Amino acid sequence: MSASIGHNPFLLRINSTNQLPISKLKFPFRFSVSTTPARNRTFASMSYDTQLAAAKKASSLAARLCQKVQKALLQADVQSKSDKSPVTVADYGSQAIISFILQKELPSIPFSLVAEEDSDDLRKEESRETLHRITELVNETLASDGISPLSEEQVLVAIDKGVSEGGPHGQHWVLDPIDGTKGFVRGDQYAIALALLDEGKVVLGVLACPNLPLASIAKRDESISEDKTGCLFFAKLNAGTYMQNLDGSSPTKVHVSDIENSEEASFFESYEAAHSSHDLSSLIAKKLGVKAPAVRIDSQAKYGALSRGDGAIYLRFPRKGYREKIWDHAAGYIVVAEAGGVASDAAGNPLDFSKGRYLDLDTGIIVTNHKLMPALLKAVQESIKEKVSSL
Ligand SMILES: Nc1ncnc2c1ncn2[C@@H]1O[C@H](COP(=O)(O)O)[C@@H](O)[C@H]1OP(=O)(O)O
Ligand SMILES: [Mg+2]
Ligand SMILES: [Mg+2]
Ligand SMILES: [Mg+2]
Repeated sequence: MSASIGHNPFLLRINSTNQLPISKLKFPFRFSVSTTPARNRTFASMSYDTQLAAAKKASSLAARLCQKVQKALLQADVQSKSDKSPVTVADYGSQAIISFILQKELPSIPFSLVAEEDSDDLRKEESRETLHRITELVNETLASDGISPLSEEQVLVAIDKGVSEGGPHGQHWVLDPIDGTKGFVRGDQYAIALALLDEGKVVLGVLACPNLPLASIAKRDESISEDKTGCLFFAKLNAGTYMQNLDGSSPTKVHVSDIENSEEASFFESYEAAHSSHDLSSLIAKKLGVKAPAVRIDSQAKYGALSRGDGAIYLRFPRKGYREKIWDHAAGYIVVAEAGGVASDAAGNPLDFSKGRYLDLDTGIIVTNHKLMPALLKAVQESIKEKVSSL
């Protein structure tokens, strides 16, 4: 980006160091023109409306593909990656669709995507059938929106755009095409999680949660199974968090729980004990006097549910040595933050998405509202100390 010219009030300040003459901004880069002196404005004043609309469209289409696959999930749709995690045609299909739609909708903006999947396994001879199936699924989904079909090579290229390393400069999309693969395969919760980083900060996020009930899951009667499901959460920096029906109803603003008394709080954690220590979270809950049992669900759907106050706390403590990836938290993080919540690591440090594909963390991730955070942090730190000394 070209830097220029002193304190011209008609410069748009796009971050703390770069200034761009308005005439050099390419369409459809939207922003609100202001006569505020450039030095008083930040990149946060850009609207990101075009990017948000593209992200919502891409995620909704990907969700359509995922829903179709989950319904028809057969053993043959599950492949084993070298790390042995189950990867389905839906992970690849979702990533291909989102990568393709973002580039199509935002042709004038340089495209960088940090995403979970790559096509290495898919390019192998033994994956021909799988690639064929993915391309078919992608094209059926695109056709439902009147978009022309892609070739198998175009699908592979779209998937491989996700190799970006992200980092502290410029704009990078961050994508988990299916977050909570285990939940997806089980027929439970999963999310399509897409966020945008600008100069290392998350500036927008979209979470599509096809199996999450539109109504609160707080005190749900499990026997009522006809709850309407399919939520799309979206958030933009300084503009709040909204939720709409995945099918496209008008959005409503959401807010995190305002509970101040931790005894009344309920908390979310991973369904899979292998992803987050249930022992540690129950010790923390005991210290806080939490009465309700843990709500265990897969994926960043937990962030979505937290953003609308279904529960007040999210605890995540992966086993030692596990490195959290930015696509597992970026969208969920802004959805909760813009709904009035706060996320940190177990030492109370804010989450830093500017370090590349991984988050650098102390022990775990905790999320709650601002009022509960001090007590939660204290309980977390005491519990970790007790656990370590009892080993
Ligand atoms: N051993 C692990 N520990 C913690 N998280 C993991 C582990 N293996 C995979 N994950 C990732 O954790 C997230 C699921 O966590 P949750 O338990 O909250 O559903 C997913 O992003 C999943 O990746 P994936 O996107 O491949 O499903
Ligand atoms: Mg994930
Ligand atoms: Mg995933
Ligand atoms: Mg995975």
